[in-house]
Formats: sequence, C-alpha cells, structure tokens
Amino acid sequence: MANPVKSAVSVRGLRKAFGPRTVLDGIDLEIASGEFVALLGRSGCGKSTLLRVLAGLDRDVEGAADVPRTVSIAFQQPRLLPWRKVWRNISLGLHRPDGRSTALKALEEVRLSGHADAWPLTLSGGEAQRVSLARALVREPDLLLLDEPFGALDALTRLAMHHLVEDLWTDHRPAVLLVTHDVDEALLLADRVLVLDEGRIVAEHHVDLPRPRRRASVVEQRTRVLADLGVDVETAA
Ligand SMILES: Nc1ncnc2c1ncn2[C@@H]1O[C@H](COP(=O)(O)OP(=O)(O)OP(=O)(O)O)[C@@H](O)[C@H]1O
Repeated sequence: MANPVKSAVSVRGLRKAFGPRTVLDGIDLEIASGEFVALLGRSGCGKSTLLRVLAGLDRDVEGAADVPRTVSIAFQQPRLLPWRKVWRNISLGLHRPDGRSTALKALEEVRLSGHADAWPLTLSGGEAQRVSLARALVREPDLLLLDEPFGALDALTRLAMHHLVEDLWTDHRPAVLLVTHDVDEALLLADRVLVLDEGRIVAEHHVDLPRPRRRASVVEQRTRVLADLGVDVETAA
C-alpha cells in the first residue's frame, strides 16, 4: 500500500455554538504534515473560533479535533508582555536552561538580532509581530496557527512578513493554518485555500503555482476565490 500522507490536523463534524448561535456547523478538515493552508471568509463566519478550538483554547465543542502535541498560535496583535524584555517574551514558558540562547537564535531567524534586550514598547508594529513569530516558532510546533498576523501592518511591512513567514515555514516545516481577509496573501503563501461561510467550509482551492510566487501569478485564481467569497470582481470597487 502507498504511504498515506501523515495528517497534522484531523477534524470531523466539529460544531460550536454560543448560546442559540451556531458558529461552527459541522467542520471536516484535514491538514497534512507540513502543509500550508489559508482560511478565508467574511467577518464573523467563525475563522478565529476554529483557530481557538485547534489551539485548545476552547474545548466546549462537539465533534472530534485531533491536533499535534505542539501547537503555537500568533494573533493580529503581538500580545507581548511589556514588562519583560524581548528575549524573555520569547523564552517565557520554555523552562530550559538555555532559554536566552534559544531566544537569540529565534531572533536571528526573524532578522531581529540586536533587539534581545529591548523593551516591547520600543518596537515598531512589524518588529513586535516578528517577536511574536519567534515566540511561536521557538517551541518548534508541528502546527502553527496564524490569526491575521499581518492584518495591522502597512503594505510594505506586510510584504516583508510574507517572505519571512515563507522562509520560516520552508526551514521548519510546521503545518500552518493562516486566517486572513487578503485573497492575494492566501494565494501567495498557501498550498490550499479554504473558504468558510457561516461555519461551513464551502470551497477549496489547490494552489499549484511554483514558489516563490509573484502577485501577477495569482491573478487568475484570485477571481475564482473572490467568486466563492461572493465578490463580483466586475462590480467590486
Ligand atoms: N466568546 C463569545 N461569545 C459569544 N459569541 C462569540 C464569542 N466568540 C465569538 N463569538 C461570535 O461568533 C461568531 C464568529 O466569531 P469569529 O471571531 O470566529 O469570526 P471571524 O470569522 O474570525 O471574524 P473576523 O474576521 O471579524 O475576525 C461571531 O458572530 C462572534 O460574535
């Protein structure tokens, strides 16, 4: 028998309700080991709720969700502790004697060497987000959950972050689930793009373009994904 692809995430029949409101309505989802998946959907369709469940932050659900033992999550806001230096933010909770050198290595990877002893409030938005990525990666997660990590950044910083995340993913190869509102971002980074609508996965696009990808190369697929999001590109502003 051929070697089956190892799953990092296996979700079956996942349901989540807040009171009378069903937010996740029977999600089935497989993510292969090392696969990069993007999740698109309108505001309020349940994207962050799904990520929270996969991160183990919300266990009050129906259905089954198998995830790896090491899961890291990074949010739109870096959520750094302002009273701890950058390196301590990264090594927090690692419980290793070599916490500082591990943090320094992670900072080097996110191209922030030299900021180890800085205070978080002295960092730019992009720098703080890179610290947040370093903190997520230092745990060597088998699953990395990214909840709109570039959403608050300006266009140029965002572009640099795309390259950085792709490099980090290539070097470490965790499975990734990236929540974004940006169709181009999804198509530039992911192997597969899912569209969530009212708590259900309603469309799936495989992105077979060679890497590194350019914006021009995703134009054709962009139209199809936008159609699944209910956006008519002819009339969209
Ligand atoms: N703790 C909560 N209590 C009650 N309702 C909640 C709670 N968390 C989320 N919801 C509701 O669940 C729905 C889905 O929220 P969720 O944050 O998952 O959406 P989203 O797709 O990530 O949206 P956005 O793109 O705007 O971040 C929303 O209607 C939200 O109001």
